[in-house]
This record gives sequence, C-alpha cells and structure tokens, in this order.
Amino acid sequence: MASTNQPWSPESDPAATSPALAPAPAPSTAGNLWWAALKPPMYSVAVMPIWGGTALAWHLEGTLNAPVFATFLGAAVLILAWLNLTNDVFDSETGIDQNKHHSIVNLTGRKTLIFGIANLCLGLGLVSLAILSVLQGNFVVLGLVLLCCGLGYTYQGPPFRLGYLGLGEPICFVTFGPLAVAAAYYSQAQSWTPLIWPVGIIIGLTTTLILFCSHFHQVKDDLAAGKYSPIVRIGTKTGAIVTQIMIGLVFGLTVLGWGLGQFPVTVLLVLASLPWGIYLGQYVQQYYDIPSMIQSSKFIAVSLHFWSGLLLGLGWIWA
Ligand SMILES: C/C(=C\COP(=O)(O)OP(=O)(O)O)CCC[C@H](C)CCC[C@H](C)CCCC(C)C
Ligand SMILES: O=C(O)C1=CC(=O)c2ccccc2C1=O
Repeated sequence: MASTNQPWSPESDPAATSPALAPAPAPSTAGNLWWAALKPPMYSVAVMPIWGGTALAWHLEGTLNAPVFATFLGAAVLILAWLNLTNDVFDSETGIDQNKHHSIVNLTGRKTLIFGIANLCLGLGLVSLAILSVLQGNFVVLGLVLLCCGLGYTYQGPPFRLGYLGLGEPICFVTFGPLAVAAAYYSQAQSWTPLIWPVGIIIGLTTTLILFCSHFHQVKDDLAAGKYSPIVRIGTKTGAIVTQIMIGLVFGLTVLGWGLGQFPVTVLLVLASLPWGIYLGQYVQQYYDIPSMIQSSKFIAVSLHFWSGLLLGLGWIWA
C-alpha cells in the first residue's frame, strides 16, 4: 500500500502550530520502523471477534471451552500475520509501497522468505482449526475461516486486488464482523443464535473504521498507483463525516440492542469506550485534510476497537 511517509516537521505541517488533539509524532528510528512493520497493536483485530463470539456463547451456554478458545485465538493471530506479511509482499509487486519504509519487504529485502513465513503462518493456523474441526466432528468453523481467508486474499492478492477498487472495507466488515464472530460462537456452542448479527456488526464496524481511517493520509500515493480506496472515491471531508456516522452506529446499535430487550444492561459497558469514539470523531473532523496528522487516526481507531470490543465481551460475560 502507498504511504506518504515524509518525516514530519513543524515547517511542513500547518497543524503543528495548533495541535489541539494531535498525538506527538515519533522519530523514525530503526526500532520504530520494525514496530510499525510488525504492528503488534493491530493484532487486537484478530482477537476481538473471537473474544466477542466466545463471550456471547459463554453467556448463552453458561460454559467456556478454554482449549477451543485458546486454539482459535492462536489460529486467528497466525492468520493475521499471514494477511499482513502477504500484504507487504503483494504491495511490493505493484510498487505502491515504494515509499513505505516500514514495509517488511523493504526493511528486509527478502520477499521470498517473507512470503514463505507468511504461508507457514497460514498453514499452521488452518491446520490447528482443521484439527479442532475433526475433534468437534464438523467443519463449520474451518469452512467459515477458509471463506474469510479467501476473501482476505482477494483484497490484496493477484489477480483480484479488490482493495484497489475500494472493496476492502466491505470485505473487512463481513470477515472480521459477522463471519469471524459466527465462527467463534459456533466453535463454542455448535449452534447458532441471531445475536451473532448485532455482535458481529458492532465488531465489524470498529474493525472497518481502522481500515477506513488508514486510507485518509494516502490519497495522493493511492491515486498515483491506481488504488481507489473509499477515501479516494469520496474525498477526505466526506470521509470524516462517514467516520463519524460509523462511530455513531457502533454506540447507537449498542443502545438499540439494549432498548429492544436483545442485550442485557451490562452490554452498555461498551459506552465506557465512548471517549475514544468522541476523540476519533473530533480528530478526523479537525485533521482530515492534513496527511501527516490524519495518519494517527488509524491508531485512535485501533484504541476504539480494542476498548469497545473488550467491554462488549465483558458485558456478555458479566450478564
Ligand atoms: C492487510 C489489511 C490492511 C492493510 O491494507 P493496506 O494495503 O491499505 O495498508 P498498508 O499501508 O499497511 O499496506 C487488512 C485487510 C483486511 C481484509 C479486507 C480482510 C481480511 C480477512 C481476514 C483473513 C479475516 C480473518 C478472520 C480471523 C480473525 C478468523
Ligand atoms: O496495516 C494496516 O493498516 C492494517 C492491517 C490489518 O491487519 C488490518 C486488519 C483489519 C482492519 C484494518 C487493518 C489495517 O488497517
């Protein structure tokens, strides 16, 4: 993926004179580049749907199968590693990442090795889920996760590269939301509940916010590489409004679920993450047009996703 990645400087950044909401920019040390390449905080996107689906099953079934939960978590993390490593590999082939210093391929110069490690991660993740499916006597979980991986591949891999058409966000919503939550729920309960939908939609929305916000600062490079992300298509100003609508939907759906008697009152715990939602909404409003500032919106979205997801699961378990 493209990235502007010029070093930040007060002279080149109009927001630097009044950074009311701005996190401090980090200097580009080797350690920071590796941190940005491996992106440990991003792995919460793999954890939350498994956590949410498992917490829902725990609430409805009254039991937790800890080995199944641990196996699914490990597999989800391995699959996310595959997704991110292959993202850098495939992006290195289109040239869109040539300015992205924290691309793992640019950092190591070992594309084939990275591709091998990525596929090993995918293989290990899928084999552990296959063993789980054999032990459980059905292949529902493996089938759902295979579907997620297939859709994830179409986002970035040849010949599809659907992310370049702006289809990444819908794919992200469906896979990290309803599909992953359904798989996690089924792995615990071996049955279905309509509650998978609202839980999946809430987690899918916060995960998609991360991807959506990650595209704000890349409009110029994405356009140059022919990548029509949703932000490229609608513009950053409308993008800020769409971000706020998505945040509103996350909290609105939570309150609606409780108001309609579908969610226990404890699920309103999610509202404790509202400050992150307000912060993100204000931040995109203030900085949508300043690439060096708006790139931090992705990390605010990661915090919103983490806290809302954690509290959502706790809300179900507490009930
Ligand atoms: C790799 C992803 C985004 C990075 O995209 P981009 O190229 O714009 O960014 P860079 O600047 O970092 O290059 C995420 C894409 C998500 C994808 C649309 C859907 C993936 C589905 C997963 C395989 C689902 C895994 C579910 C699991 C938890 C069971
Ligand atoms: O590197 C990124 O920008 C992202 C990586 C990633 O795995 C992910 C997963 C789900 C939603 C968004 C993202 C990213 O933005």
